[in-house]
Amino acid sequence: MSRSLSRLDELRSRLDEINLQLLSLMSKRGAIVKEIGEIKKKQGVQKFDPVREREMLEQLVKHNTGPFDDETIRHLFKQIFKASLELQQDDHKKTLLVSRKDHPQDTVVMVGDEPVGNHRKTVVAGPCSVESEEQVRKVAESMKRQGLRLLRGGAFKPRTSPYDFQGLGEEGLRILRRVADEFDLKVVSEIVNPADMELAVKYVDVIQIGARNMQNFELLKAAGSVRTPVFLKRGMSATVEELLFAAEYIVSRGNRQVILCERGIRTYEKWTRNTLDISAVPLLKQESHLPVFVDISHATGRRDILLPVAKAALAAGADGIMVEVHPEPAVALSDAHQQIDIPQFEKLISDLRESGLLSESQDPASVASSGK
Ligand SMILES: C=C(O[C@@H]1C=C(C(=O)O)C=C[C@H]1O)C(=O)O
Repeated sequence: MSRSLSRLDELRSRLDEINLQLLSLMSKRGAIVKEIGEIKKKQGVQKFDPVREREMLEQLVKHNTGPFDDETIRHLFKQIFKASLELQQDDHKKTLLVSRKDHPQDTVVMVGDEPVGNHRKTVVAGPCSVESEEQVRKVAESMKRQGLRLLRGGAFKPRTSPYDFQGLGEEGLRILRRVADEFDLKVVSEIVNPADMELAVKYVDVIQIGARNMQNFELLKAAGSVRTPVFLKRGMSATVEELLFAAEYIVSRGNRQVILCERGIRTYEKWTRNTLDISAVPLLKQESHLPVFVDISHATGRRDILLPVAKAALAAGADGIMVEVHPEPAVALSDAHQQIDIPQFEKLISDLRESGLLSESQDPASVASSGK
């Protein structure tokens, strides 16, 4: 008994030694692979070399005397090659301008005199589409009463069907601007065409890039070339990393004023329009210094769960929420099912304020005049 125990100990200590030798050999191998990577970088050749990998595997199998079978040897060495290749790739995260690594403090995006970000909790609200001045004014009046300042409205609508309402275009932007100026609000509106960027910045305070355009790289570049803040929504099938790369397109062109927005992703679930990826919020906050919002209307596509979803978003660390509000949702020209009316909107905001997740007012003037 004790003899076999000591034999076991002896064998295990030999394995410990071999592990260390393997580790040391792996480290030596890794250092060589990295040097090869540098040479390839200078020569501008591809890092992955499948022919070389196949030749090495053939050589190894030829020398294999067991006890591992050839397949196992192939598998183990393929893992080593894969890990080696990763050593040759650049660590993009480290160098991304949107990353927190070199920029630990939160970016505060200035929308005119309105700061967004750094956990201030901002609400962006307004109709899905601009339909008339009267419609926008009703929402704006309510926002003013509640001390909310960022008015949204779609003028250019990227609709799934070409037969659906496509928006009022420039006239929609004009309406938004007039109403916003009347109530001292800021305009957030989607732009879909890179050629419209110059026109847009005459009317809007924040350029929205919608989910369907998150990887429209020409649009991202155009948004990067202006100095108006950008509200960038996550594509419905985009990963968190792809959203950050999309933001990098804008920031790397010199426009550092970017707000990220999680708006739900496409899954098999049918009871919501999209599935809110709540973990994207803390992930984005962790990875990036940019403000992070949640569009609770698109994430759910329904009114009855907006409050708990908004609470979840704010509790998870979102810097704000976006919500679609229409004076008469039933007759809305787009997204009739998900927009809330003005009493529902005011109830949502007051419930959020009561919960302590949303601060009282974004508008110093409204706090002073309300006297409450
Ligand atoms: C190290 C190289 O780069 C990569 C890594 C390999 C490895 O780990 O052995 C082999 C081929 C390439 O995919 C190389 O080309 O030699």
